[in-house]
Amino acid sequence: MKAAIVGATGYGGIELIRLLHNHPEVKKIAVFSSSQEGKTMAESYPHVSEIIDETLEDINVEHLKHHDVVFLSTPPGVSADLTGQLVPGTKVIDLSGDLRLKDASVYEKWYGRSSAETSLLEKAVYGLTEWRKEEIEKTDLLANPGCYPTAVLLGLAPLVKEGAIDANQVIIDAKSGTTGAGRSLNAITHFSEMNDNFKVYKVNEHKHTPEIEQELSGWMQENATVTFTPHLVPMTRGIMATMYAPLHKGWTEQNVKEIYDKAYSDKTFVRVRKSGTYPFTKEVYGTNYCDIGVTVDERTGRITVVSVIDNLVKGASGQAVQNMNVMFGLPEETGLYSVPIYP
Ligand SMILES: NC(=O)C1=CN([C@@H]2O[C@H](COP(=O)(O)OP(=O)(O)OC[C@H]3O[C@@H](n4cnc5c(N)ncnc54)[C@H](OP(=O)(O)O)[C@@H]3O)[C@@H](O)[C@H]2O)C=CC1
Ligand SMILES: CC(=O)N[C@@H](CCC(=O)OP(=O)(O)O)C(=O)O
Repeated sequence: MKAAIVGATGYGGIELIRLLHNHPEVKKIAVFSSSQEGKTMAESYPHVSEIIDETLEDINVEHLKHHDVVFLSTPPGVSADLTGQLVPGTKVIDLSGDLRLKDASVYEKWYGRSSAETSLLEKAVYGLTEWRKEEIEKTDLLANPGCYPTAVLLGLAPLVKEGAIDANQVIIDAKSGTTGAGRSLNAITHFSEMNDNFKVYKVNEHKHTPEIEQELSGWMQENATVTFTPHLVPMTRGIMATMYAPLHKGWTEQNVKEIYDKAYSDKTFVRVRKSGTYPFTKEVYGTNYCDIGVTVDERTGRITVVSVIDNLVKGASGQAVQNMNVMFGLPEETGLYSVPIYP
């Protein structure tokens, strides 16, 4: 397979290069840039010197079409424009939020910009791989989920789908490492602001709120609204989403455990911890795993779900490669097996 990456100089892009370079079916990786045409990847990222020789090319739709799959790892607004020129004909995986929200007015409200064309929104499959495999197999346009929604939705899916909780009652408290904000420097993430600090941001205003609500609403078959509070913590990679909700009557730690096992025992990349044990971000570092810990407080009747991912892997490029595998009829784990880097 020949793969193209637009936005290769960003963090999502360089992580795609790392994963695709190790993928047994990918024989060529072409890299595209809107600002660094003619430079080598090693000029931006010396750690790939003598491993990745590719030179960055100007973004040219005709050239992109010569690849079996095009990854768009670009800021909002870019893929809405490019995708329409590539599909049908070329398989496209969009890592941005441009095609995730099916209601254009919701996108416009939360992203503050015009949405992609309705025909593209209708065509794009929301690629939460573990729950959308049959649709992903058939599509040539994939909207890769956001990092926070990946951790949150994988953590909540068994409970919402089995009717153990009302998604409207869910409170999501999530923390991310700074690579979630991309490579560009800004005052929020620079060292002096971030080191020795723990920041809350975009309370009730984060663009991942409608994405989470869209998927929960589909599972509940009624509109769901959630409280979602993101935080930035001084670490490079990783997301921990801690979710709280009251359990419906009759649900116990035992039958909750059973629905998680039923949902995920055959899913390679979701690991459910033993009762009373919880995952840490470092335990998935550099891998496509989502690790989940669940506990029920019998005093309050509330459940606590802890879900961790590496934002750049399962939260972005790893899930994108997992989706590529499914779109091309390969085992979804192809090229993605690895042991977390620990400590
Ligand atoms: N970082 C993360 O954890 C996650 C990121 N995402 C999403 O993935 C996408 C990429 O994120 P990330 O890699 O972190 O961001 P970065 O800021 O690190 O990289 C984005 C890249 O996009 C390219 N770019 C900028 N403007 C344009 C343009 N007008 N046309 C084409 N390319 C452009 C830039 O490369 P150049 O100047 O060389 O063209 C840049 O390197 C974003 O939509 C992000 O929201 C999704 C999930 C998680
Ligand atoms: C730590 C941090 O800043 N994270 C980013 C999430 C990045 C992301 O996944 O955004 P997309 O939905 O565009 O893909 C944020 O909160 O905006």
